[in-house]
Amino acid sequence: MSWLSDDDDDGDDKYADYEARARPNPKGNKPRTKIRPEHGDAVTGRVLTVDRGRYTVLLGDEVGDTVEEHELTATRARELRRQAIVTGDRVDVVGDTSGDEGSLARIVRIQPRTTVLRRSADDSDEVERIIVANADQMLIVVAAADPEPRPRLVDRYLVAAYDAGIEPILCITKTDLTDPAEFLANFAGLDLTVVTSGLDATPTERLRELLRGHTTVAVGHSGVGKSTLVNALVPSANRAIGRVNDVTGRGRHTSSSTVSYRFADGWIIDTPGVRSFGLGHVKVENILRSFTDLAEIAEDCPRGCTHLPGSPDCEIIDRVGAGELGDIGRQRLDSFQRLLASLA
Ligand SMILES: Nc1nc2c(ncn2[C@@H]2O[C@H](COP(=O)(O)OP(=O)(O)OP(=O)(O)O)[C@@H](O)[C@H]2O)c(=O)[nH]1
Ligand SMILES: [Zn+2]
Repeated sequence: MSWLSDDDDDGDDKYADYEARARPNPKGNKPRTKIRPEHGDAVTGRVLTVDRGRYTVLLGDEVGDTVEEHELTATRARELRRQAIVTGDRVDVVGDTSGDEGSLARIVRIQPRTTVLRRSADDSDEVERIIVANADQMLIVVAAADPEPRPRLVDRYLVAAYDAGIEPILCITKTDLTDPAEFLANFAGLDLTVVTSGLDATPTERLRELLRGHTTVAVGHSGVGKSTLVNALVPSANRAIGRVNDVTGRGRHTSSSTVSYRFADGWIIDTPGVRSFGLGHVKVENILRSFTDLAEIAEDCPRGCTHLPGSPDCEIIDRVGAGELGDIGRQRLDSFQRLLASLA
């Protein structure tokens, strides 16, 4: 049967995360999963990309410059059958780790993750998928025009980032087409780093500074110029630049796999298949945590306060409204409430 096989990854389900559903063992008998002893010979690497049950793993990175790094292809051990292994994961591999043509290693462990970027399948769906592990920054790419930027969409990316504890950076492309000032006014209340980019000026140096040493996941809707940007930063990435097909009306055929590229002593993770996030899993507390000034005041809110407009006795609304944090405070409250509204 297929579930006995090590490499029968299953299309859509490959991002499903079952870890959270592990149940306690009420009978106290032996756990069902047999943990193989140690795998003392395992080596650790980074998952660069995942494709139908095959993982491309880079060995030797971050080990020191005396170790030569190389890529290998791996499958996952049966005991990890029910866990998602995603781009950005640090994993322990055994078996043929030579990376030679035709060789296949085996992933036996996933190292603890620092962050997890998730999405619900959609807002009403409880099924969560992990998109990327261990990213500490999110580059939100949005065009100043063509396609017209939508603040609500950026709000959703921001919510996903804040929820995951990932620092967002906003990159506005196509500034040669129009001035993004009006659009940017939507985010004035956020402490958000903004970078602009146009055909005449790619902000390579600025991004090199911002991304140095970080693992940055790049997100954005189709056509915003994300591939153009990634190619400018990482010429070897060679991402296909899209053009809508006049006959079919659909975009070109793209790979949907999430891929890592080296940039500035760090990593850019491109997520071509990810256009939006279901936010069904997001917790208000996680969003609030990113607004430290508001979070402090919210400690005095009534239990269960939603902080949304009209919430009775909401301390944030009352005190920020009364000017406790000045004008910027009011802007921040607006932004915060707008982000919360995108969860509703
Ligand atoms: N005017 C202008 N056009 C741009 C800019 N950046 C990209 N484009 C164009 O916008 C179109 C879409 O660019 P892509 O880089 O494919 O966009 P993408 O976000 O990767 O879209 P997908 O590949 O569908 O995910 C292409 O025709 C690019 O040439 C820019 O800064 N200014
Ligand atoms: Zn409140």
